[in-house]
Amino acid sequence: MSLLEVKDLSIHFGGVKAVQNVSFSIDSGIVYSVIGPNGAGKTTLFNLITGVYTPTSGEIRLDGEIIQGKSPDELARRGMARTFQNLQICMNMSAIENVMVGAHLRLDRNLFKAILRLPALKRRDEALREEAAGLMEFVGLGKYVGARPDAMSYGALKRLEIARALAMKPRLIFLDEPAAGLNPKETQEVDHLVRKVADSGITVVLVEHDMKMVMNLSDRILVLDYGRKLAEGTGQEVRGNPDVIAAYLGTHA
Ligand SMILES: Nc1ncnc2c1ncn2[C@@H]1O[C@H](COP(=O)(O)OP(=O)(O)OP(=O)(O)O)[C@@H](O)[C@H]1O
Repeated sequence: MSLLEVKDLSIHFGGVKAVQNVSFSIDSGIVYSVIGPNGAGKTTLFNLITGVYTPTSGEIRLDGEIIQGKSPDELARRGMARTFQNLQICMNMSAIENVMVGAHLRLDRNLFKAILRLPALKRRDEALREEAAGLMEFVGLGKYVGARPDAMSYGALKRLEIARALAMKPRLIFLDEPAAGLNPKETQEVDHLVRKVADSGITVVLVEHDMKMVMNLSDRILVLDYGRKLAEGTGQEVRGNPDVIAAYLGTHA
């Protein structure tokens, strides 16, 4: 059984069919990329799978169990974490506290109950701080453990977001354009980090425009165009597909 199965998934926003009858499945342990021209439906697909949107029709299964309609929090607790196309870093908190938010999201089913147990919470916070520092080290931000986000480069903040998602201890991580806006050196650092995340056993789902990175990292690639599945396969299969070439060169109607 695949880790994630998507069947005939559609969502319509008024007249806009952002995702239309898309089906695919993702096996555990792979890097699976979703590519396509601007407006193809990639982020919408992420939003559907991670519970931000409820589909108009279709089915999403995690470990065989239907998950569409469940909240993002519930899905996070079931092992799905994500990063966003636009940075979602809280500038009022230190870098490490941003990472700790990920762990809190994992643990706090009942925040009120947690507040009543303040001493235990404090001990837990110390443990989480240590765990978060380890994750910052893992993403190459060890020297920023005591820093504030406004002292960090954009590239470092993109990796901080990945550390926060990892603090949720996911089985499946969704990365929405982790290399967008990065220079070539920063892009390479993210490329290495995604490989490291995948090697640690976490299944990676990637939306990315940087084709070198996509081809380098992906075990399988889904190509969307106008909300529809245009092709799916290995990098080599997808690259040689005439429909994909036409979509990217804009030669189709
Ligand atoms: N909440 C919404 N309401 C109305 N239309 C939407 C909404 N979200 C997305 N769309 C539309 O759905 C289509 C797909 O958008 P989406 O952002 O998923 O594309 P994308 O492939 O992620 O694009 P990009 O590469 O530019 O990020 C677009 O036509 C977009 O305008």
